[in-house]
Amino acid sequence: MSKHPTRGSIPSMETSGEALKDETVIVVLGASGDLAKKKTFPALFALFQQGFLPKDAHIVGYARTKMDEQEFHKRETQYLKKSSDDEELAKKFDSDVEEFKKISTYVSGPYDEDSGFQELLKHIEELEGKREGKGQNRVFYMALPPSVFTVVAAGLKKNCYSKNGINRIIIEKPFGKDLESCREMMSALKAEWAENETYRIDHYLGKEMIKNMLVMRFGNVVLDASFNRSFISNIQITFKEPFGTEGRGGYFDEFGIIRDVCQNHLMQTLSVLAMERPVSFSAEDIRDEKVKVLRCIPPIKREDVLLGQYTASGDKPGYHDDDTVPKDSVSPTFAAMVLWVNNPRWEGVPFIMKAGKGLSRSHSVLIASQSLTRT
Ligand SMILES: NC(=O)C1=CN([C@@H]2O[C@H](COP(=O)(O)OP(=O)(O)OC[C@H]3O[C@@H](n4cnc5c(N)ncnc54)[C@H](OP(=O)(O)O)[C@@H]3O)[C@@H](O)[C@H]2O)C=CC1
Ligand SMILES: O=C1O[C@H](COP(=O)(O)O)[C@@H](O)[C@H](O)[C@H]1O
Repeated sequence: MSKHPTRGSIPSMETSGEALKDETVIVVLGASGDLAKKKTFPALFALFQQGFLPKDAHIVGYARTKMDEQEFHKRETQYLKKSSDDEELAKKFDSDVEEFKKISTYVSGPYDEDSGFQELLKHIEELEGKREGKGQNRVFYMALPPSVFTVVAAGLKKNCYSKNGINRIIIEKPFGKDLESCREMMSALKAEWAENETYRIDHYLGKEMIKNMLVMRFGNVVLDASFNRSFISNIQITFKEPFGTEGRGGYFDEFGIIRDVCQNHLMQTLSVLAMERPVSFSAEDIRDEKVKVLRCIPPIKREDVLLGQYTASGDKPGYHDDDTVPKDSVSPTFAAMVLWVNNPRWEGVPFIMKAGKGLSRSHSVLIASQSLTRT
């Protein structure tokens, strides 16, 4: 939320949105779920610890699951980690966790009824009323399956939109299931929320590996010169997770591994890897180069795709053993496919993408195999 470039990043890649500094309520919808506990709350905690949250920020979890505050705090803090590179922060970890709990509350309610959002509004207004300042900024973070983004966005706009402050809505990939549903979702969102209020996230773009790739490719003349079909025989982009869905069937089963990670995280990785040098490192210029790469990729052939589903092994459950997964599900949890980028740099070089859950070990790699024989 800071405007200032962080250490080690490329300055012109930073966003230029207005930073929220004054009193803000941050609502995490889907607060009972996997994304919220593994990523959203730890990220908010890191901002809290380092003093980057807006002034007097308050966090409100919202989901259908009924739980008391103690249970919510337990889930909220279970993935928080002590800093390993900042001794000062590490020392304050326990007391900071307690302070973090004090600014976090939970409201339970449905996603498709005004009554739930009215309860949420009542709670937000109580929090805002206790403040000395006048800030009524509200951030709504959707840690929810895309199937409910539209209805929740409309319910929030109707019931919880602040008329006296800045509003933001944040959605996570995948943005729909295909081009048509994506367009429908985006136009439904646009009808309620202005573009400068809407933030779309693919968290792989924030990973060091991806950010470093830009620096490595375009800051290293030798590497850049050899990064093409004359020197590279194939490129492999692999995502492996040693764990399965673990209760995430409510979201995952409807989408499957291709829509969960291939279409977004791995395609983003591929496009950053394959693109030409952008005119500048501004978001728009990078996006334009990525789009050019994507337009050179023909539809993937069915015979170039392998799909699978993990089954039980030893004491590890299979996909169908997860209670949140339908017993007759044929949703893929593993996919491997070959893509081609038909442009002068990459013509004839297979890009092999592999992604799977419930595999032998954790692995996120990129391999560019060298070959000096291609002409
Ligand atoms: N998990 C991760 O590491 C990451 C996930 N994401 C994205 O976050 C979003 C949510 O994923 P995740 O948290 O993993 O999924 P979950 O299955 O954990 O879903 C989150 C919450 O949404 C509610 N929910 C689940 N299924 C449904 C449904 N069919 N209809 C309505 N509500 C439902 C549940 O809350 P309740 O029942 O209490 O209302 C659940 O706790 C997805 O878009 C995913 O792509 C992005 C990056 C990383
Ligand atoms: O978006 C998602 O990403 C996670 C993997 O993220 P990572 O940062 O831990 O690599 C994945 O588990 C999840 O299925 C998917 O929705």
